Amino acid sequence: MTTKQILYPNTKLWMAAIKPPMYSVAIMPIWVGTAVAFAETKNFNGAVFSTFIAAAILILAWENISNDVFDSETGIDQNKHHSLVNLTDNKPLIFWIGNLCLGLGLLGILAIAFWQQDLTVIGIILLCCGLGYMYQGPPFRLGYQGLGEILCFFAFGPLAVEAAYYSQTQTWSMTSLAVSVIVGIATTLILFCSHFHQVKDDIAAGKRSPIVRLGTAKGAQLLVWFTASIYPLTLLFVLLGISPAWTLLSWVSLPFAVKLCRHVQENHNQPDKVSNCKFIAVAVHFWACLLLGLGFML
Ligand SMILES: C/C(=C\COP(=O)(O)OP(=O)(O)O)CCC[C@H](C)CCC[C@H](C)CCCC(C)C
Ligand SMILES: O=C(O)C1=CC(=O)c2ccccc2C1=O
Repeated sequence: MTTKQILYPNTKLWMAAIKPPMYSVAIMPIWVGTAVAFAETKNFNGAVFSTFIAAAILILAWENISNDVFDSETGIDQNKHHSLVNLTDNKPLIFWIGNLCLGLGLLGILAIAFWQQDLTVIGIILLCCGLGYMYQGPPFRLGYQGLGEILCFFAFGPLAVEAAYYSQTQTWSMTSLAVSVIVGIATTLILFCSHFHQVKDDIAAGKRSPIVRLGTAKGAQLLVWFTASIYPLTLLFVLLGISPAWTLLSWVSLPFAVKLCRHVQENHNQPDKVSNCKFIAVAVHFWACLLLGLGFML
């Protein structure tokens, strides 16, 4: 065996464990909240924006790293070769790296609170972290009851977008609350998609994910409705005068949405084939949210 043959599968496993594309999920609510704030006030604080983005990435890193730690305790990740705990065989190290990310992320948010002399943003982000913990940590493990999608919607939608808006303006806005629903749905699609290929392992570990509860065929149908809901919602907000017409640019993500729905409809019960669907959902989320925010900036 050559060095390349030995290292390559390992590199692939590490990339799957770190999931770089997933971090756009942390960036988009901050981007959209900040874009709405700019559209309404014409003010932009670059230091607050960049600190918030870095902190959000670190907090999401904590969520993912601690997910591997907590899942190693329930046995659900037994066959997940790209679990950080399985890769390193060192649970305490992974646990403390996760906590370090959380600490650094919260420090960034604390800096924003200090600059603003206002605890609102740190309060909201602590609530998000609480939801993130309840998703996977003992004794709650609400994700195992199929409640993760609700937590995900509120954390990445209304809470994160409003926190970003507030970090720029120190006020609230109905517009940012309305568009946060779109960001929340787009993010929740990713979590929903992540369950299709894991039904067997989830059932074995007693995890009742929405796909375990509904079955893969019904899950695939529901996915179509949720994915499709983003586009009329964007149009509705434009027609109601809540969002500028440029936000319809987010419809450019439609080909990815069609690809996602077709792919899941055709392969919902074939774990090997459907396993990449969450990354198609990441593309839907990325383009829909990027262009939604841009629509407010133009
Ligand atoms: C870790 C998450 C999903 C992975 O779940 P699962 O166990 O099915 O994955 P594996 O199969 O890979 O093991 C995401 C969970 C999201 C959670 C419901 C809410 C997280 C809140 C964040 C901490 C909030 C961050 C907000 C930020 C923008 C400031
Ligand atoms: O690994 C995953 O499946 C996910 C990781 C993650 O950070 C995230 C964040 C928001 C929504 C979904 C997901 C995942 O599915």
